[in-house]
Amino acid sequence: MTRTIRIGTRGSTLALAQTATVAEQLESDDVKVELVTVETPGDRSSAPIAEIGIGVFTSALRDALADGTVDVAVHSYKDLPTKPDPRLSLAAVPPRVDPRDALVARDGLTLGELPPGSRVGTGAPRRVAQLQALGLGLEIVPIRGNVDTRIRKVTDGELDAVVLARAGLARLGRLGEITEVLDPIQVLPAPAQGALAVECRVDDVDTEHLLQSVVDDEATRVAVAAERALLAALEAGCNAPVGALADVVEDLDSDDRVVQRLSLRGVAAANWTADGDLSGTAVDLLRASATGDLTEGEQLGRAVAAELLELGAGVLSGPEQ
Ligand SMILES: NCc1[nH]cc(CCC(=O)O)c1CC(=O)O
Repeated sequence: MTRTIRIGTRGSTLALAQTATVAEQLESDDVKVELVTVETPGDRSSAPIAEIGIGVFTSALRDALADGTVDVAVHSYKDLPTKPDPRLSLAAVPPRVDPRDALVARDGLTLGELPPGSRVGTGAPRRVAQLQALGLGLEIVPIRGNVDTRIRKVTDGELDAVVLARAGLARLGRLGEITEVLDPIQVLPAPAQGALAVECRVDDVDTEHLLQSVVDDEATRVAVAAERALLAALEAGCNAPVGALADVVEDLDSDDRVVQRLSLRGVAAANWTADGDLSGTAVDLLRASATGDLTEGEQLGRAVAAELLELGAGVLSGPEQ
């Protein structure tokens, strides 16, 4: 018997490309897939994210899922609020793509090659904080809009460079426009960057099982759980100046056997103000890291967050909390 699953997605080119990868995984002789586009306030408004609030890209989609308009919702995981939605189950996290940030600069330049005073566009406090902290004398210009709009500001000469998620460019087939992939030692990505979150209704066990068995990727789920636990423990949202990256690494146990472990690095700006404005201020970055058992991603996230809090990352509750 064939069943049809309606997948809800935002209508941006990026969201449609992301949702297509999940649709491909789901489709089979028994499962047909129908895409349903849901418009969100984040798509309609071009105001800064800090003003339109948390969940701007995700809550309309979640409502459409909860009320039965669609059966599955696909989100950019990093855009999801850390607070779980009791109506929904986060049934699957598909394999992640490269989570690093990328620079698209004029004339093929890298960050280090941009002269002081260069205008670099980004609206994310996490990127602003880490770019300022490099001490390159860059002028950070707040921008928003889709990938196309942002890159065009460089092509048009309005900006010298923009910083974007490499994942977004990869999904749009635009990797060729990257002039430097930023090393996580300099710029840590947002928690869960490059990962998708696939949700269904909490009582829809058939769909939940299907998503778990054909879409979910264990390694990604574990890494992202650690990064998101760090973010949640700092009581910070997707718009906070917090970066985190978990990697599966090889280590030796006490008998010198190779074992896989989870390594987590975190960064937070110490002096973030409630209005989220970091531009023009000297930024003090706090860093912490730890390695833990593969099965204990969430504990690892909380432990690294606790270290960041001890270092002074205690003022992170922003406007969206
Ligand atoms: N907040 C916007 C957003 N949400 C997800 C992505 C890209 C895909 C991803 O990081 O998973 C982007 C664009 C960007 O940060 O450049």
